[in-house]
Amino acid sequence: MIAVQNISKQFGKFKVLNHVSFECRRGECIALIGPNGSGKTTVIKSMLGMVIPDSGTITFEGHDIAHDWRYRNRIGYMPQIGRYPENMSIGQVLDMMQDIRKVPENRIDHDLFEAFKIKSLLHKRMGTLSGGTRQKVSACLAFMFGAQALILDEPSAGLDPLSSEILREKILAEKAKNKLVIITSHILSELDELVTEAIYMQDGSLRFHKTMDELQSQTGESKLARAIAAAIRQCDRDAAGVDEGHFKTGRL
Ligand SMILES: Nc1ncnc2c1ncn2[C@@H]1O[C@H](COP(=O)(O)OP(=O)(O)OP(=O)(O)O)[C@@H](O)[C@H]1O
Repeated sequence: MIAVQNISKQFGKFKVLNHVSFECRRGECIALIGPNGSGKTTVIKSMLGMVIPDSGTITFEGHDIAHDWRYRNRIGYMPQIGRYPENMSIGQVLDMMQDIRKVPENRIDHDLFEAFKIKSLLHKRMGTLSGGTRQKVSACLAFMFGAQALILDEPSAGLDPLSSEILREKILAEKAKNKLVIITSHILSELDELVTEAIYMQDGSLRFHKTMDELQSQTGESKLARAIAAAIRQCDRDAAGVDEGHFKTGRL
């Protein structure tokens, strides 16, 4: 559904993405993980056309996104920090987005709107909202228009435990409809039983892209956090082995 092919991005002298490639298919729930500053949000923003890579291509359903912005209507995006006109009320923001997306009322997904009890908050101005309530508005907007692909950047950050669970159940329900879900989170335990694949980034490069089955069988660990830690150690050992091999054969 989305293919990232060899993209690189530099901000000034700082190389943020270094020849990153991966593919995402329908029905998959992919965890995009890595340390702070490893380039996850930059990859996501590149997929959304909000950052333009210096080189490489990104395709959505086989079409280069550089030539046609309309694919964006088919992606629900929940940003790490939602930015909205501060003077508008929640109700006005939801109406405005519905006008822009031109999705008829009978096709609007109200699940999160109802589960988060947004109706009683519609009059509240965006500038006065708590971080968690702002996050709930972002979640409602990402899921509202029935998009076939969902990109969620730290979706549970700031949400209370009950709201996090509501969101998790919604993600599972959407995944069951054969949608693509890409999710970043630093709390790996909340991704257990949700994700089918994991992409691990470090210093702007993709270290590995593995299915959960591969991760679990290669590491013997069932929990994502432990499986990722074991896979990173394995990668480091492999890299050290290659370097040592090169050294011994005098190829460095
Ligand atoms: N517009 C920009 N201008 C300059 N540097 C930027 C810009 N956007 C991102 N960066 C830098 O690129 C690097 C990668 O940032 P990015 O937000 O993609 O990381 P991340 O993996 O999502 O981090 P986190 O886990 O903290 O959210 C960081 O060092 C960041 O400071």
